[in-house]
Formats: sequence, C-alpha cells, structure tokens
Amino acid sequence: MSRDGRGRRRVVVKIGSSSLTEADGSLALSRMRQMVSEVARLGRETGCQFVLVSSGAIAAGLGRLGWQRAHISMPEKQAAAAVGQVLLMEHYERLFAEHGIAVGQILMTRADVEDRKRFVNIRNTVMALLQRGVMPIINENDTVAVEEIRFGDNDTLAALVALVAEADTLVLLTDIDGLYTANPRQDPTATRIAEVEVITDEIERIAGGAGSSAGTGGMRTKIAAAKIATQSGVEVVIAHRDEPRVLERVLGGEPVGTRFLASREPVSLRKSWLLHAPKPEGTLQVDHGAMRALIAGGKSLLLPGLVQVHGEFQEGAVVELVGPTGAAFGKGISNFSSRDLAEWLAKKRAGEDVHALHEVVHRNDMVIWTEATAG
Ligand SMILES: Nc1ncnc2c1ncn2[C@@H]1O[C@H](COP(=O)(O)OP(=O)(O)O)[C@@H](O)[C@H]1O
Ligand SMILES: N[C@@H](CCC(=O)OP(=O)(O)O)C(=O)O
Repeated sequence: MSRDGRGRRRVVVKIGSSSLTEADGSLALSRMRQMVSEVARLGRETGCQFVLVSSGAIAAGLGRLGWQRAHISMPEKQAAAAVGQVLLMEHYERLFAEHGIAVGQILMTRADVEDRKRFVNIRNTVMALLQRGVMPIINENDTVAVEEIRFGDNDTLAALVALVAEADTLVLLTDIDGLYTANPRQDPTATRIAEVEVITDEIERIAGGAGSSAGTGGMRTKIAAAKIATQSGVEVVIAHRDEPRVLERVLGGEPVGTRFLASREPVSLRKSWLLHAPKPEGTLQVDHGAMRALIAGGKSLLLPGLVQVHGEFQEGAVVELVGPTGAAFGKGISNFSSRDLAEWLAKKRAGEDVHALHEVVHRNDMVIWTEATAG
C-alpha cells in the first residue's frame, strides 16, 4: 500500500550510466531488456507504477559518434547527449512496446525543479502519463544545462523525481550491491551495510566517488539523494543492476543492497521542494523573538520581527531565514518583494506607522531546519 493510501505503490527506478554502457562504450542492450521486462512484469502483476530515470545519453552518444570521453569538451559532451538521448529512447520505445507499453520522455534541468510552477507542471505531466499506463522516462536535459546549473549526476535528479512523482520507493540500480564501509575498489576489506536508519555524518564520510569513467558522482551523490528522499518519506534502496529479480526482491522487502529507511516524520511535498529544490534569492534577518516564534512556536513571520533584508527579489521568491547572529535556520517564500520590505523597514526605523500584521512569510511556506531533519 502506498503512503498516501492510493492503494498501489509508486516506484522511481534510476539506472546509471555505468550500468547502461559496455566497456567498449556501446549500450548494454541485454541489461536494458532485462530491466524493462522486470518493470513491465511487476507493473502487470502487482499494479505497481514505475517511473524510470535513465542516464546513458552521453555514453551512448560517444559510442555512436566514435568519440573518446577523455578528449572532449563540454559542448561536445552536450552534442553527444543530443545524439545519445535519441538512441536511448529508440531502444526504450522498442523494448517497452514488446510488453504493450508506450513510453514518454521528460528531459529536465535544475531550473525546471527550482521554479515552483514548472515543478508542478512536470508533476501533472508525470501523473497524466501514469494514469494512462505510459512509462515516464526521465533524464537531465544535458544539451541545454550549462555546467553551473547542471545536476551532473542523475542520483540527485532521481531523488527530486521521487518527490515530483510522490513515489514511496526510490531504487538506485548501479554497478555495486550497495553502500560499503569504504569504497571496495580501494579497500578490499570493506563490508556491505544492509540497512541505514539515519544518514549520519559517518555514512556521508564513507561514501566515495564514481567507480568507472562512465559513472558520475559515485556513492557520494547516492547518499545525498537518499537524504533528500528519506526526509520526504521515500524509502531508498541501492542495489546491483544484475541481481536476479532485483526489483521484485527490493519491493518485497528482501535484504538486497542497502536500504535507507524513510523518515517516520516526513516533511510535506511542498516543504521538501522548498528545502531541496530552489537556491534562495535573498535573506531575511529576524530578531531573537521572531526566531523563537518561528522555530518553537510554529508561527508565521510578521513584519515587526524583521530586522534586515539582503538581496533583490520579487514577491514569491525563496529566501533564507537567518537569526540575529546571521546563522541560517530555515527557508521560506516571501510574500513581498525586497523593495517593499526595505521601504517598510525604513518607515519602521523612522518611527512611522506600518501595518504590523503583514505576514512576510506564511507558516505553510516555510521550512525550519530542525523540523526538516527530525525523525
Ligand atoms: N563506500 C562505498 N561503497 C560502495 N561503492 C562505493 C563507495 N564509495 C565509492 N563507491 C563507488 O561508487 C560506484 C557507483 O557509482 P557510479 O560509478 O557513479 O555509478 P552509476 O553510474 O550507477 O551512478 C561504485 O562502483 C564504487 O566504486
Ligand atoms: N544525464 C547524463 C547522466 C549523468 C550520469 O552519468 O549520471 P550517473 O548515472 O548518476 O552516473 C547522461 O544521460 O549521460
């Protein structure tokens, strides 16, 4: 049963570049076929809904064009992705069609996730596809994403897709059967960790980088993704792509890979988005009393508690909330532009009358670090 009582589970499966490419750079077609047929079978037998996050566009493009990864520039990588994405989808279309399933492609950038309206639009599209039994296949839009705003790795993208799709499970399929106490490529004595209840600093410390030239991010980005997803109530499993019946076993709760338990007190979807997706456009500094009211009292931020405004932003922008010492304690959506707020602050300082009940950030549009990391 799903967490919101839909009656059916919704699962995001991410398959990494290292699993979609052979050593010679060509696409690992037999593995793709195997994964597609397990997804199709489980969907049919259990009613489970799947969303696929598939890497491999750059790797497939390099193979098709005969280019070597070591010698190419960023625009050439993007060109390779443009070529490879077509190939990837051509194969997915054919492989899912063998099971009578149509596929739909969604290419996303970080900017699409940061913008609340686009985030909601993507969610509506994903839901519409799922309702009609179409398989959403998602990748980063590598051809338009410049370096500074790229996800780069698809693990973080997959965690955000799990939020978008309101999934209850995220499965990260990779070239190793879970998180080890150290990178086994460097430390052969390392052992697999079967279950992680809370992602501690120690867990983050043991996660190393990518294991092959095809992979990006390694365990480090998988743990970061697991943190985003588990805080939002999504269970995460890192498992080996070649484990027989891997998805069936993961979803059946069998001890495969590393399972990261979902938080028992997950933050809402809106707050998860606020917490993880957008970069703040400005800062609101509040006084001690307001900080206490927000942290402990669960209150909205009213004008009298505001001390300083930093940055230039419009009404509806995401802002960071900082206390008297300048330390950040949360994020929120400002109901006013920085200009309006600065004008009010000037009037307040001059002793003029300002409407004290102006709600600068509403409680529902605010996330406080303590509540986000609890549970
Ligand atoms: N503590 C660890 N436990 C397991 N694997 C690790 C660890 N630290 C780093 N790695 C590396 O992470 C790699 C998987 O990530 P990556 O290469 O990015 O694959 P993918 O393309 O599937 O995302 C493994 O092959 C392994 O070498
Ligand atoms: N979007 C890129 C994938 C980036 C990547 O390699 O990520 P990952 O699968 O996490 O190692 C592509 O399709 O080539």
